[in-house]
Amino acid sequence: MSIRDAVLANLKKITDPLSGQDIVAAGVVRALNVEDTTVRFVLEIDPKHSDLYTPIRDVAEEAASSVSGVERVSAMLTAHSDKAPPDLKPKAKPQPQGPQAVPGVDRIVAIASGKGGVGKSTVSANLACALAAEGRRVGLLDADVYGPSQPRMLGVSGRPASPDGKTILPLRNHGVTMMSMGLMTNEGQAVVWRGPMLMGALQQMMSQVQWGGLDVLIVDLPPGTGDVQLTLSQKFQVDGAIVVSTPQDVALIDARKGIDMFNQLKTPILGMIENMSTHICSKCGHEEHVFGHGGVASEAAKLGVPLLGEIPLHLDIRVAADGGAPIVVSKPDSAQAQAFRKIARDMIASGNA
Ligand SMILES: Nc1ncnc2c1ncn2[C@@H]1O[C@H](COP(=O)(O)OP(=O)(O)OP(=O)(O)O)[C@@H](O)[C@H]1O
Repeated sequence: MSIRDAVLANLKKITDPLSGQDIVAAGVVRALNVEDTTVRFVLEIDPKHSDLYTPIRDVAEEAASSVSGVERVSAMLTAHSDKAPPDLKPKAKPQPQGPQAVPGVDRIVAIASGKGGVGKSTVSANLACALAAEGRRVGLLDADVYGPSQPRMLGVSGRPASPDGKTILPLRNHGVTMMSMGLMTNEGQAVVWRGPMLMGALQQMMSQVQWGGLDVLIVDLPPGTGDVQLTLSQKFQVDGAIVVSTPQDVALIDARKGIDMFNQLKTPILGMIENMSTHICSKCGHEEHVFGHGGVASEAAKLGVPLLGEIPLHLDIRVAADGGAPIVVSKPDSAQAQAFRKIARDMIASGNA
């Protein structure tokens, strides 16, 4: 038997005056240490009962000394503390709470509108293609789960692949890397997206899609001021938002709400775009102000945000969008395409794309 075991066996013969158990089982004997012929241990006790334990310590010292081979014994009474011992386990790193950057993506620009149907997706698709035509590395995330339109506008079909079940391979056309949240559901399946699902899906799109190196990721938001807008701005570093509106009062009222939301979220507003500004007859070129004209310019001035451009209402823009090659791609020299290309060039010049 080792000296240590022999000492322990002897200590077990001593009764703890408080619990009635032996002092080893009661947890009074601590830090038993044997070094050559020297034995050290501690009797950890409640300081209130130190009188009771002083004789116990003497008895314990005796008991240890009686083991053959032991020459010196040191037994100390120490007070135990009621405090829990410090937790020395390494703690999990705190999760970053603030907005995060997406690896490889230099900038995120959100395209928003207060009202539906004002041409936000058309503007997003054309801006993305125009930026690609200027040589920028562009991604386009269609975050409009209720009415995803980018696959059709960019002329891509098929479903995104996920070779490893973790990352998602985006689709690509006209120089634009594209992913649509609508492609995560089965085609033709109506989905009721609840807030948490939306947030999860958006985070998945941002972090699991292999965007590759991008100068700018354009996010085509759903209309309004809902969960997707909030999640995007709160979880990711959005460098700027562009609010698209038609010149009509109703659209402008909603656009104002959108700008208000971005201000509250501290997302910089790059400016407003007036879409369907002037109707240009595709036959005779006659100009008509179907929804009024200049409403967005005056609203932008009122709100103190720049007017980035005015896009005419033109049949070619709709036909091109429906045909899978936005006007910037299908008729790059047209006045309509040039209106988009100017906005794109200005964004690059100001460092926003
Ligand atoms: N400047 C334009 N000239 C002609 N047609 C346009 C123009 N802008 C958009 N459209 C057409 O208007 C329709 C609605 O546009 P779009 O889908 O881009 O709007 P949206 O604001 O994204 O709508 P939603 O709220 O449904 O997402 C489309 O058919 C599109 O082709």
